[in-house]
Amino acid sequence: MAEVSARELAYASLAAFRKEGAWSDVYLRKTAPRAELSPRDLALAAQLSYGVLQNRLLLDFWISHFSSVSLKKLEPQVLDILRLGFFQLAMLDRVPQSAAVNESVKLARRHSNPRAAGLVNAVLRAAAGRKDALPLPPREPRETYLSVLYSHPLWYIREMLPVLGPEETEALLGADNAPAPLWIQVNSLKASPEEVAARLEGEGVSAEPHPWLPGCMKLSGAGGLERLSAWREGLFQIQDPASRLAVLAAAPEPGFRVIDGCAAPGGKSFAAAMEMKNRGSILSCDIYPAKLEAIREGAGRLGISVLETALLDASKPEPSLVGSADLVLSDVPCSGMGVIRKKPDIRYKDPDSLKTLPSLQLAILRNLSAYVKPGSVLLYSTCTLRREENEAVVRAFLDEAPGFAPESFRLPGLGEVPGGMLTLWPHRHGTDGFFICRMRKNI
Ligand SMILES: C[S@@+](CC[C@H](N)C(=O)[O-])C[C@H]1O[C@@H](n2cnc3c(N)ncnc32)[C@H](O)[C@@H]1O
Repeated sequence: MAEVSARELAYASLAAFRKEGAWSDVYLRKTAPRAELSPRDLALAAQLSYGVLQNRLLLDFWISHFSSVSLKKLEPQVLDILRLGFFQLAMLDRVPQSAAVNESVKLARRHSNPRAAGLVNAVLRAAAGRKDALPLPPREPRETYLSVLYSHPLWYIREMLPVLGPEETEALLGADNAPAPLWIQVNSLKASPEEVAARLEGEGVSAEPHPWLPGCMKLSGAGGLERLSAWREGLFQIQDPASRLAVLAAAPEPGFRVIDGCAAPGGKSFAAAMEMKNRGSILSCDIYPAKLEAIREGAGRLGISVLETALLDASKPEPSLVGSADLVLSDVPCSGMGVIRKKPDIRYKDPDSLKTLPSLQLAILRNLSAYVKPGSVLLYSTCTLRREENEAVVRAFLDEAPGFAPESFRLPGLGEVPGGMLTLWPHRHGTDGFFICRMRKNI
């Protein structure tokens, strides 16, 4: 795919998402090196494809307002091209309106036919120049209004409204659509935050300390990490504050035997190794061999020597591990609805496909709980805000496992968390959406 344009690459990533459900970030990362685009064009391609996914329902609302052909009757590729065009017209300042229209027409000629190109031209021209006067969805019913304005599925809004109320739900949806900062955690085994900040500044990257989480910094201007010597030398790992807080809630100590049941790509295992000062042992498990390889690579880069990997299904018993760990991490597979700001396409998952998650999560938690030594700690965590994957799973587990009880913990910036359960919210805490429950096994 030599010398394609930014728009062509953005279109290809949307088409891949439409046809194969390919995640936009994965597709762009895989395809970008072959596309031979300048960094500036690559950034535009990412902005276009992320922007369209992030705003798809609102873009569709505008398209149906201006198009004489209904959304359902538009060819899927023409619909994607119109979405790209509207995103540029309505939401990007740096693209001239004429370029947004003309480039979309060219895309339509290449991927459809002259009639479709005519339609794209007519629809986008009708909207061009009206950036600040585009229609908004009707304010009632509120759930539909929020769904269209913030491009989140109705089923999710219906789940969140009773939990958060209308104002906070709107704040959450807004936070989901805001750019996600790039947070790193300094590898305390190798360097101090000051040393890492100085190394990064020397390579043209600004590193701003997190307001309340020690060792955490926000990077700007990082570009590809591989080019940074501080990255190659393992002086830091990419990690959202929420993931670090989950590990701090688990409170691993030097000398602990830790089992991380769902460990890939390894972020929490690595953070645990840092808290343990690289003393003790960590068994990092996953069901995908390739993911275990990535964990070993990461541990090597970070200079972690206490970590071993094991190919294990966390929902199936492994007798040799029973009663063996001072700490078990159960960071289960989940819907990922807490990380929408990083992966905008997550919101379009088929809700039916999420129905089996709570039973899998419970099976994993139940099985991993057997590996906890009497008197030791079990941590359950997810990167979702859905109660049925969070509190409901933990309650079901505690109902059947009276030997475990939730336990309060303390966190930097947040203080005491009574009751042992914490939900982190993008709009309240500025973190990924996350759920943490710390439990202790009776002696
Ligand atoms: C939320 S991710 C874990 C993130 C990781 N703890 C971290 O901090 O980097 C969930 C992981 O569980 C793995 N997984 C899914 N089903 C599993 C199972 N039955 N047993 C073990 N691992 C599983 C997935 O491959 C995925 O890597």
